[in-house]
Amino acid sequence: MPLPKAELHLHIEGTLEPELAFELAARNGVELPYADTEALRTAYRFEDLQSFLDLYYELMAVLRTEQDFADLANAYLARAAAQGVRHAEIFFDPQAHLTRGVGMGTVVEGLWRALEHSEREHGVSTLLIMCFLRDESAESATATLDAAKPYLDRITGIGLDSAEVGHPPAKFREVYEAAAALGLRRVAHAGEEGPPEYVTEALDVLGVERVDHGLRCMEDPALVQRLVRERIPLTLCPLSNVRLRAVDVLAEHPLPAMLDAGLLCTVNSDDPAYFGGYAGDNFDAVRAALGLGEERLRELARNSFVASFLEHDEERRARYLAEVEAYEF
Ligand code: HPA
Ligand SMILES: [Zn+2]
Repeated sequence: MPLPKAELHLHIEGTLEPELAFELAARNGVELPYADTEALRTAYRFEDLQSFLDLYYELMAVLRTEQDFADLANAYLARAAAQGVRHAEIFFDPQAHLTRGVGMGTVVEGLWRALEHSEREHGVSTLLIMCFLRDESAESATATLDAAKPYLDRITGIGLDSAEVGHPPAKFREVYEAAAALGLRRVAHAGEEGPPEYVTEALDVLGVERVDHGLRCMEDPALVQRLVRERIPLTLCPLSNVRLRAVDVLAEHPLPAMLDAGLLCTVNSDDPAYFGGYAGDNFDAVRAALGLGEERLRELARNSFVASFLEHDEERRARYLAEVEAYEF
């Protein structure tokens, strides 16, 4: 049995495996510019975040109907469950679909078809976090929040993703304020490729409760101290960091130093279909490459539930935490 864990940094569109991409392309009459799954896989060699994002957005063309989104989420949930994920807080990127003529209702109701049966079918509790694309305008983010208003009973929080450098968090101050007023939880990608100042800005201007990646906080000792003091969770994605060249090799990942510094780190998969592994694969990889012992792995699993947005169900959180403490390696 794998170590029980929560996954807190997972883009559902990033779980689109080549096989499903071709299946959906055939179903929807969409032509992909790749001969087969093997040819597609050879395109999975990335220079940086942008070179990944180009392919990530290109392949989304196959997602058209509610059933496509349901199939995508079901495939993810089955894989995640097999790797010990007990709870998943799932990002989605509505703007990437709205601009292709696929409506908010198609996306949210489609994902919900899978999520509403997830506990029974996969043993995984879930919630949804709607991300804004930071390389789109602030006005577009606000229009996206408006489009989501009929579906807010299905959406727990908002996030911020896509190309980071040149798009500082403060650009989205207003939409984050509006989302907070609607009772939505707030997270944002910061400090993946962008500087530590973006992490500070995400905290101070956007009021985020959790920082996605946050890797580059390590360049600013005062920021590290603050993140420790305020118990701000960081959702790290080690295999993603290697594939997108935020770190050269996994053995040089700063995760051990971050844990030693007292940061509330979690380990997640980001875009598992593209980066070579799901949540459990990321745990296995850091264990092997960084020599993490059992108590460090247990700490990472414990952190994932502590950092989760399970405040509406503390009983469940306590149950998951008890599973972590009782786990025998
Ligand atoms: O790793 C990521 N970073 C930023 N945006 C993203 N959108 C999907 N994955 C990512
Ligand atoms: Zn991400």
